[in-house]
Amino acid sequence: MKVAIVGGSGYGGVELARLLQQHPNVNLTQIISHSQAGANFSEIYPQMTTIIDEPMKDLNLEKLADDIDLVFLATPSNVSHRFVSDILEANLKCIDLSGDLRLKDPALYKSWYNFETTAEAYLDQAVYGLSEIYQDQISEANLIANPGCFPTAGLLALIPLIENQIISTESIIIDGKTGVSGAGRGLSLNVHFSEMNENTKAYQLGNHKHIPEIEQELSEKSNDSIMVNFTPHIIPMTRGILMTSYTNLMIEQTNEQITELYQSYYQDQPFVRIRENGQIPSTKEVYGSNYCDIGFQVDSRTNKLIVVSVIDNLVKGASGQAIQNLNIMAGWDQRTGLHQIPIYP
Ligand SMILES: NC(=O)C1=CN([C@@H]2O[C@H](COP(=O)(O)OP(=O)(O)OC[C@H]3O[C@@H](n4cnc5c(N)ncnc54)[C@H](OP(=O)(O)O)[C@@H]3O)[C@@H](O)[C@H]2O)C=CC1
Ligand SMILES: CC(=O)N[C@@H](CCC(=O)OP(=O)(O)O)C(=O)O
Repeated sequence: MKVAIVGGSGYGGVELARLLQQHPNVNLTQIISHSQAGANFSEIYPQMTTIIDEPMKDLNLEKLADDIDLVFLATPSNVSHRFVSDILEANLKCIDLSGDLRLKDPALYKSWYNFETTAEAYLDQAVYGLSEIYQDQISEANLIANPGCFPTAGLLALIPLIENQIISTESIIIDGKTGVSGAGRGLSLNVHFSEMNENTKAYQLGNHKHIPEIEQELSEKSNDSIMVNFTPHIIPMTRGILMTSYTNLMIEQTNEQITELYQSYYQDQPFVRIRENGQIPSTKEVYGSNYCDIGFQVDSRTNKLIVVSVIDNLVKGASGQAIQNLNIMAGWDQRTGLHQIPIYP
């Protein structure tokens, strides 16, 4: 299959390029850049020297359609909703890494993303690309809304509990920690070395754009309309997301029962690993890989189930999951090209 990346000079783009180089069935034929077309990819990313030395191109959808089968959009929010109709009309399949197509209710874009969507007609068509949960729909799709990094880790931990009705749908509290690469390659005060080094910050309390995404997907799996409290924190590491979810048990459960529940839910899913015997995963244990690791503890004193889920934000949280979705769409084994073992230490 021939593919292109739009937004190739960003972190999601270079991670896609790295992973696609190791994919046996994919030919990455074009890397497209908005501001750096003409520059050699390996000049922007010297680690790609001798691996991808070609110049990045301008976006020309007509020419692109003759050359490729599928396009990855690794562009910031408020970009891809403007491209999507042209891409689909050109008969291209599309996997969008941004949030532009994830929310089903168009009104939510104004309130949470601060722009009006022009892709209202495509929001229903876009399949939410949480690979483990929507495999059947993904296999039939031509348009994928790849999930956000925090939602990927949070939803993989919470959906099995919601579907099995063992936790209350009220008072779900999620605490998220992210490395700075989650903010992309652009410079900003938030990720300035002296702001971030030896520092930790909570941000966007009650108004982070991943809240409606998490609520939409949890509500979809429940009979209730679910609201959550989610607070992200940025911490001084490059990659990684760690989500701690605090839930109220509706029926008494032991750690062994929860292990069984998760293991049975994810028994056919190679990228979700359930930790046993009270082991709690850390971000380095998935670094550079497409795994989501889940650990938990029943706190019988307070009747809570506390779940910790970790991913690499750039792999399972973005580019890795996008390739997993490509594999599912193409009917290949979902692990194709994604065999990276976590880098540790
Ligand atoms: N970083 C992460 O951990 C995650 C990111 N995502 C999402 O993936 C997408 C890419 O993120 P990331 O790579 O980190 O971001 P970056 O800021 O690193 O890269 C975004 C790229 O988009 C291109 N771009 C900017 N404006 C436009 C435009 N108007 N039209 C076309 N291209 C444009 C830029 O490249 P150029 O100017 O060269 O074209 C830029 O390099 C975002 O939507 C992000 O939210 C999702 C999950 C996790
Ligand atoms: C550290 C940092 O700023 N992280 C970003 C992660 C968002 C992201 O990349 O996800 P989307 O695809 O939904 O934009 C944030 O909190 O907005």
